[in-house]
Amino acid sequence: MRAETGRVPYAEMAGRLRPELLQALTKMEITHLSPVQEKVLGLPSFKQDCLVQAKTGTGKTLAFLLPALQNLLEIKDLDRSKVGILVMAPTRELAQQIADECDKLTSVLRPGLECHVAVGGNKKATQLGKFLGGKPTILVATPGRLNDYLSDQAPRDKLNKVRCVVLDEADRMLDDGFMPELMRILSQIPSKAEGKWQGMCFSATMPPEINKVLHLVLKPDHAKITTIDKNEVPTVELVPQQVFPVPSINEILPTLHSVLACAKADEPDLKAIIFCPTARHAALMYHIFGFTGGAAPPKLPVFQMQSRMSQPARTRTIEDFKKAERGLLFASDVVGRGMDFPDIKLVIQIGVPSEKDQYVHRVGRTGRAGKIGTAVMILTPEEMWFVDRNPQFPIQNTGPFAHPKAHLYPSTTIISDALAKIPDQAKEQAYVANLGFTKSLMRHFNAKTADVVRYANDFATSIGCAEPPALQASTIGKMGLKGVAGLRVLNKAGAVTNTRAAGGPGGPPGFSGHSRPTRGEGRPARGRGGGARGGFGARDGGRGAPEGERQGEEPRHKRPRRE
Ligand SMILES: Nc1ncnc2c1ncn2[C@@H]1O[C@H](COP(=O)(O)OP(=O)(O)OP(=O)(O)O)[C@@H](O)[C@H]1O
Repeated sequence: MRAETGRVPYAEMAGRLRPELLQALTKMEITHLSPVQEKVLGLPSFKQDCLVQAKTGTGKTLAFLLPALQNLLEIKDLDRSKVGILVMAPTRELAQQIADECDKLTSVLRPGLECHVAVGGNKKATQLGKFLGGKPTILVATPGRLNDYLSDQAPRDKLNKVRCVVLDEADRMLDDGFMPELMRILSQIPSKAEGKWQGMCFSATMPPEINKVLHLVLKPDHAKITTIDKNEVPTVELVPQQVFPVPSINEILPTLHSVLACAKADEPDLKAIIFCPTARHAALMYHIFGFTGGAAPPKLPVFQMQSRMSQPARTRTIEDFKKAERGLLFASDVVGRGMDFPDIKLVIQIGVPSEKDQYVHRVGRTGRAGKIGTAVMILTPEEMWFVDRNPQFPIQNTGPFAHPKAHLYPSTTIISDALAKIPDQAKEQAYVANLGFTKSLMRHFNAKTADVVRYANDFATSIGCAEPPALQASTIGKMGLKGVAGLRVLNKAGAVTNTRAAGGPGGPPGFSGHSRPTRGEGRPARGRGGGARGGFGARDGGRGAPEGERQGEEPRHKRPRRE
C-alpha cells in the first residue's frame, strides 16, 4: 500500500484525464494527487509550457507523464509510428525508470502505446533497429545516445512530429555539461520557434543560471510552478539530517562501520545508500564492506553502483536493489538524482558532494512519497566547510557519532582486517580518483595543490596503503600537479622518484592547521610496479559531467562515449 501524499483524489480528475489513465493509477495503488501533481494537473491547459520545481520524491514523474499522455491521446489522427513525446534525462537508469513508469500508465490502453528508450551502454544497432521498426510514440532518452540516433535521416524523420519535450532533472540537462548535446538535439527536431511542441522542465533544484537558457525549451509565458516555499528548507522535512565530524580521515571508515552496525541493530531490515565522491571510491567501499559483511553479523547484502561497471551489471544492480528488502548500496552520483529505490531508510554521504544542489538530490533518495528516512554526512575537519557554507540545509552537528550499542562493534579492527584483504590496485585507483576529486574542490577550502596531495596521501593511509601509490608522470601532468610536493612519480623506465614530501620541514602548512607526517621517501614502488593510472577528473556524475561514461576519473582524451 502506498503512502497517501495529497488531499485531492484522482477520481476528481475524471473528465480531464482519460478513464484508462485513471484505471492505471488505481492499478498502481495511487489514489490521491501529490501537491506537485495537483498544481500541474490544475493548470487551465495541459498544453501549457511549464517550469516545475518540487522536492525530491514527490511524484514529478507522473506530473509530467499524465498531462503529456492525455494530450497525446486526444489527437484523433495520431501517427503512432512517430515520436510524440520526447523525455530526456541525464542517466540511463533514470531514463529506464521513467519508461517503466510510462509503461505502467499506458498498460490498460487499447491499442497500447509503445515507449522506447535510447540510452548508452547497450548496442546501438539493436536499440535503433527496434526504434525504426516499431511505433515509438514515446521516447525516453539520454542526450548522448539520442544524438547518435539523430546523425541519420531515418531516425530524424521519426522525430519530425514531436509534440512534447520534457527535460527531467532540467537544471542538469541545461548545464554546461549537457548543453552542447542538447543544442544539437534541438537543432534536429522541429524548431521551438515554430511552436510545434510543448516544453516541460522539472527538477527539485533550480539554480538561477537556468533562467538564461530556458528559452531554448520554454515559451516566454510559460507557467512557473513550485511547491517549495521561499523560506522553506530545500530538502524533505521528513528526513532529519546530521553530520558526524571525525577528527581525522583515518576515522572515516571505522565511523561508517559503526554507524551502519548501530543502524542495523536498531533496524534489522536496514536499506541504505552510501554515497562516495568517486566511482573508484564507491567500488573500494563495496569491497571493504563486502568483507565486513555489510556491517555487523548477520550480514546485510552489499551492492555497488558506479559508472565504471558494465551496463549489464548496472542494470542488474538497479533491479536487485529496487527489489531488495534490506542491503547497503555503495554508490557514486550515478544514482544521485531521480532514482526511486523503495524504502531507503538511511542515506550516508562520505565526504562532500561535488556541488551543493547534489546534496539535496542525494538526501532525496530517502523520505520519498511521504515516507521517513535519515540522512547523515561523515566529514573530516577539512570537509566541514560544506556544512558551514550551506546554512540553508538543516544539518545538525551533534558531535562525533555516539550510540549506546557502538561499543559492541570493534569497528577499527573489523575495518583494518577488511582493508588487509583488498587488492592494491583497488586502493591505488581510489587514491588517484580521490586526488582528482579533491583537486576539483580545492578552491572551496582555500587549499594549495600541496594540501590536496597531502590530503590524498592521508586518504591512502586511511585505506591501508603503506605509502602513497606512485603515479605516472603523464597522469600527474594532466592533473596539473607536476612538481607538487608529496607525490610519488613513476617514470617511463619504471623507477619511482619522490617529489619533496608535503608537510615535511619547510613544506607548506597543512590546511585546517593539520601537520602531516612524511611518507614514502625513497621507497621503491610496490605491487605490480605499474603505478596508479586510470586518470583523474573529479566526480562521478557531478555538474557539468553528464552521467555514466563521461564523468570521473578518466583522462578526457580516453573517456569512452557518454550516454
Ligand atoms: N500521488 C502519489 N501517491 C503516492 N505515491 C506516488 C504518487 N505519485 C508518485 N508516487 C510515487 O512516489 C515515488 C517518487 O516519485 P518520483 O520518482 O516521480 O519522484 P520525483 O519527484 O521525480 O523525485 P526526484 O526529484 O528524486 O526525481 C515513486 O515511487 C512514485 O511511484
